[in-house]
Amino acid sequence: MSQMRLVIVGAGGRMGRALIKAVSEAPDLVLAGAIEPPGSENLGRDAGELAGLPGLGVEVTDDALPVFARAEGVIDFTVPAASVAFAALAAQARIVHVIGTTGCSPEDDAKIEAAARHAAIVKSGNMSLGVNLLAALVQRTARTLNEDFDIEIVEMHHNRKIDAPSGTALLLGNAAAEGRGIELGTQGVFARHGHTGARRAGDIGFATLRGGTVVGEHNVIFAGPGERIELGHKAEDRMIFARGALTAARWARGRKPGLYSMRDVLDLTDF
Ligand SMILES: NC(=O)C1=CN([C@@H]2O[C@H](COP(=O)(O)OP(=O)(O)OC[C@H]3O[C@@H](n4cnc5c(N)ncnc54)[C@H](OP(=O)(O)O)[C@@H]3O)[C@@H](O)[C@H]2O)C=CC1
Ligand SMILES: O=C(O)C1=N[C@H](C(=O)O)C[C@H](O)C1
Repeated sequence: MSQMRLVIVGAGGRMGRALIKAVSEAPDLVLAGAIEPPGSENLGRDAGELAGLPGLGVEVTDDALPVFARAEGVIDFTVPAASVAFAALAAQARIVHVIGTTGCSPEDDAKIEAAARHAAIVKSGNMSLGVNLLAALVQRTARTLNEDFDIEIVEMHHNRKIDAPSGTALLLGNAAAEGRGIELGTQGVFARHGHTGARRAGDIGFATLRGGTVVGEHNVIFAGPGERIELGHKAEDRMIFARGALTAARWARGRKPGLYSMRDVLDLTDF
């Protein structure tokens, strides 16, 4: 099979640079374009040099559509408004779209779902094998433990992160809710302050920490009467997300249009 031609959008970001490196290390993939927003200081630079590598002969541009037209997939770790716009363009070009962007609103997700009628989209709040395995374990644990076990999710990230709770915390919260047969929308508690009253049985609580250069840490606590189970994950290097995103792109190549998750890619749905 020929090399898969991939475009990296948000090429100058923390994840964009990791993705350029990951593509350059993969013999079955080739960088077909690198996109940054209008006004970015990175426009016109070589994508390889942007990622601290030798030149790759790919110039960073803000003109996505002609680049998408010559590619088979786009990898997108940007911001919600950009991911919604790129989903429409990728659908128009009928190419694979891998979305790692977090903080999407229900309205953003509805637009991405509409785009998935025309192209294969893989979207996940975390592209790592470890977190997706953790989500399956959390779902299974929540299915076994009843409401005597309070579920709390604690996450910590670097001080540049702009959304909370993290996409991963929400992914894990949804896995716990699914295991327990409840809705996160009605039973998620995202902040506590002041005289909150006692904890409501069955709720799923979230706590968000921000500081330093932490890549990403998540802990799911099942606190029961006299015992506590903790399931967690520590990301040490952004390359785990980048390599996961490339695995998703390969998996989605030639697949029929639809909205897929990383648990589909990793075959972790039937746990
Ligand atoms: N699912 C997963 O496994 C992971 C998800 N993430 C998520 O990925 C996202 C990005 O994270 P991170 O790399 O740390 O963030 P950064 O802020 O470092 O990078 C975002 C990049 O997107 C660019 N961008 C913004 N708007 C556009 C646009 N319209 N067109 C092209 N590029 C655009 C930014 O450019 P500029 O700075 O010029 O605005 C920037 O280069 C976040 O939502 C984060 O939560 C992160 C890691 C793993
Ligand atoms: O912004 C980040 O850095 C990360 N974002 C994702 C999230 O919101 O969960 C994934 C990872 O934890 C890093």
